[in-house]
Amino acid sequence: MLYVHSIEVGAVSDRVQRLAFLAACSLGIAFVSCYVLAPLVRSLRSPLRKLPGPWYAPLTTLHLRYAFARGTIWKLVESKHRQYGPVFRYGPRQIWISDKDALRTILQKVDLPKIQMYAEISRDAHSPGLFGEVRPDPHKTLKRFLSPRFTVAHVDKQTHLFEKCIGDLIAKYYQLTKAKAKTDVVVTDLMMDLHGVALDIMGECSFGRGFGQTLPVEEEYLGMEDRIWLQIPHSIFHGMTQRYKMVYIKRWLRGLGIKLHFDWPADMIRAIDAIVRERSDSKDHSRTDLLQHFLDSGTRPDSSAPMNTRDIIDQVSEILPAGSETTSGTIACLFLELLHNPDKKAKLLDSLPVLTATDPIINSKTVRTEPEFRYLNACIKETLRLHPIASEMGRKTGTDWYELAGYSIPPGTVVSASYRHLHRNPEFWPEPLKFWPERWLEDENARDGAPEPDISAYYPFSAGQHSCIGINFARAEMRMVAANVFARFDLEDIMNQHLDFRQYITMQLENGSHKVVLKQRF
Ligand code: HEM
Repeated sequence: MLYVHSIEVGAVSDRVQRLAFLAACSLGIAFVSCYVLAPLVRSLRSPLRKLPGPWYAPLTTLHLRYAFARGTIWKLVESKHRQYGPVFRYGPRQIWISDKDALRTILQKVDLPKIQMYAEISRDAHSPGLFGEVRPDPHKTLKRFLSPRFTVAHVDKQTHLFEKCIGDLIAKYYQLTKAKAKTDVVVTDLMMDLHGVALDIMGECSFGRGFGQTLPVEEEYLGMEDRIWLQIPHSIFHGMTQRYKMVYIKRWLRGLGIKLHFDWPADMIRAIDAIVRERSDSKDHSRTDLLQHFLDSGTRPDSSAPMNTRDIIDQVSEILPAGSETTSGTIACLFLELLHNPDKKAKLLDSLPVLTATDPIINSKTVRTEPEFRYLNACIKETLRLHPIASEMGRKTGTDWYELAGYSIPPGTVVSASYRHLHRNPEFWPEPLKFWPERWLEDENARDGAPEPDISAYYPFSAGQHSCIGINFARAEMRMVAANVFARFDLEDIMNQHLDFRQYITMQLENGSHKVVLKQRF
């Protein structure tokens, strides 16, 4: 009897095992069908199949993730544009476009929304800064609130803050060169210097206090508060990098209902909170920096609640890199082009006044309006053409279909606008790889045979609703830094440096370093 029972139990457990095996197989098949086969079939049958592109584009995004993570996406995109032309497919739902009319449609006519990736770099997707805000209405509200602080007139009012920081850079270069004989070689890391001055300018214009990056004070004279303050740029960049690296993991976990929380370092929140309280208690409302603007009238764009310290940090933390990586990177490219084109550098130096270290700093209005700075302005415009710091930017088609460059683009497509490739298209820019500032001179006699620029094929600051809010600020800073350095110093390149670019959000020199030889002109 006992024996019969154990046979029955064995048969039942076999059946249970078989059923469990069948259930697991069915679940596996369902999973593969839902998450692998169905998207694959959809991707292969998508109207995007009509676009040129490599064979693996409909199958995977792994190559894109790898290139984004390594900062080499711009190289791949450039080579694929060369191979396939102005429009190509490079992922199941990812396309790149550099066609002039299509870009105007994407950016200005229909103004496609930003991709979700922008929001992912924010500390909290519900409290992003202007750059990371992808929700159309809060974005509009925030832009309307911030725009008055970025007009030409307002930036002109702030140039005394720029002057202070650029004065520090000139003082540093004077210290380095003053005791040296003409034959001595003085070397400085130009990229680090430009980054430092751009951060100090952002500190002054955001909080009314620079970050001490250009002329650091001796460690022994620094109190704890000062040390934390000097670390703020690092803390912000570190936080952003962490979030950028975690984008895919963060989204995957969110799909499983797990939300990763990021916060700013507690020291940094305390340091900024101290300044916020000091300002709130002060009766002086005459300051022109962003902090004062946030305190006077800042409200959260989604709820209209007054901004608290964390909200203010969230806002500034996106404007800080947007306003420092971009300008320092572009000025670095300007110097690089001039050092690699000695005839253009000589022409520029000839056009500028020669000043001593103690002469007043040339301000942005002077460079903008005085004829002797025309060639410098042309050099800056040409640099922005050859090296648009945002080489490409992601938009998405949302729920609608669009006709772009002769193709029907379905809803849910990620459309990357390839500014850099458009800026290097010989159809609009003859001899596109030549650094040719004369293109931008209005006087035909001074243009020296250079063709007129086609500004409808020029988007260094993008266009439309999401175009750069800092355009006037950026121009003022680039003009002032370049004019004041070149009016006092000559720079020469050092051979055999490895100079390559990597692109995470903006294009940057790969090692964050470019060493040059510095010589006084006075
Ligand atoms: C040479 C310097 C600069 C260049 C080439 C540049 C370029 C750009 C571009 C191309 C965009 C559009 C991004 C997109 O299409 O998604 C952008 C957006 C933005 N830029 Fe700049 N930028 C520069 C300097 C600045 C400065 C100095 C600031 C602030 C002080 C700034 C703040 C911003 C912000 C907040 C956005 C987001 C705007 C929005 O979404 O409405 N930028 N910039």
